[in-house]
Amino acid sequence: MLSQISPSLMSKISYYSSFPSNGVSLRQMVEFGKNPNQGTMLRATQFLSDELPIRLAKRVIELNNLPFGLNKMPSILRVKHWYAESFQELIEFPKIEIAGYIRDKYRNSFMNGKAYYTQFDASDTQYLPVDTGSYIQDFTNLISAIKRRHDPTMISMAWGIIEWKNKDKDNQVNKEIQIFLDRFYLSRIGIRVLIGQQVALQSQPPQKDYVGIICTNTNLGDIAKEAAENARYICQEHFAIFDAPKVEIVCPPGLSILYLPSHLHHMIFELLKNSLRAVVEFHGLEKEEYPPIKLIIAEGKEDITIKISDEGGGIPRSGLPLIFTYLYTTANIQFDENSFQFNEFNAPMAGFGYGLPISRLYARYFGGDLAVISMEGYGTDAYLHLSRLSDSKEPLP
Ligand SMILES: Nc1ncnc2c1ncn2[C@@H]1O[C@H](COP(=O)(O)OP(=O)(O)OP(=O)(O)O)[C@@H](O)[C@H]1O
Repeated sequence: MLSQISPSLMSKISYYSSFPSNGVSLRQMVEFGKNPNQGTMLRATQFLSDELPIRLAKRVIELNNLPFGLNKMPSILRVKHWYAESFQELIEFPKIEIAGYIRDKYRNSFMNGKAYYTQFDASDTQYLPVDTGSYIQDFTNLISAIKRRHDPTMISMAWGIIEWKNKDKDNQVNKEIQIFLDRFYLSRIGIRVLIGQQVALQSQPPQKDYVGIICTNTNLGDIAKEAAENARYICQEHFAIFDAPKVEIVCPPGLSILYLPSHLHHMIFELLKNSLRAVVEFHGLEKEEYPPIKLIIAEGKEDITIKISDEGGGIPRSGLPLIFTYLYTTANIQFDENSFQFNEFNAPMAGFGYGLPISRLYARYFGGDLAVISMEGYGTDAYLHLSRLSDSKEPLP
């Protein structure tokens, strides 16, 4: 990992950060990835090698400018260095400069399977044809490694904020920090979708109904069922109860949508985890049978809406403005840094305070939204809206 960001790297970062990002829509990704031949994959590679450094650079600048001393927290510095390092690797990756041709020095290094860090010097003017297949593969390997590097970003950022809150009791996640985190995580979702899509198109054999990581026929009932099973299992383990509240699913048969199944699963799973926890805590551990959670999926022309209703006692009105705040939780769990080693798609029952805000970002990323309405003393309804049109471009910070 970079121990510090050199002034020359920082000036490149700030130069790149001044360019606008280019958003893509779900439909564009599907159209583009339908026929992943070498020509399209090369164009995707070129798009990503222009686009990813801009997105990463913007985040480094924002992390640098975080207020109230947050930018000095070790875990946040660590994240900033990951971003800077990935940025550096991407801009050092050689570009195909004239259709199909690359500068010879780079070509030699990549033909030897070595890293691409050779600096171009003025005498090096010869261009040679490039082996497009290995070029695309090497770029895909690079971004795949970058994605892995950033796996613990969410955990590290959250831990950084906890460090900062513990430093001074007046340090609280205010609106400014909340807006920063929303932008930061939204951008992260976008970067990971773009990388995930390229890696899947390049390395996975074609699979029915799939274009990369996007499923053109995501069956909502099936995903809801799987998320319910997973959430109930975690609930049973966590509360050591024999039978978690049931989840009754009502879904028009065969209803499917163009979507990312992993995102959909994540959102429904998080909402169900909240409902299950509320029901068990509200009715007590000794209860033989709990009121079921109802998950209703409705199909409209614009949206598909998933409503999750529980009888878990609801949320007091004073608490409602807080539930989408990062690190706001009513779960009473003490964390140390080791507790933060879990994978973001494998969260514990509760306690991180990230479930709702991150799920809302996942929904918004593809033009949807998430709203929560509570009846204190009775229960909570969560409405997850998914846009059917798939044309909305990524909302880019
Ligand atoms: N269905 C619900 N019924 C009652 N309270 C809820 C419900 N959903 C959310 N809440 C409240 O909102 C808070 C924040 O929820 P959120 O999902 O963001 O975090 P969490 O569940 O506490 O932790 P995690 O990051 O593990 O999801 C919860 O701690 C809980 O107090």
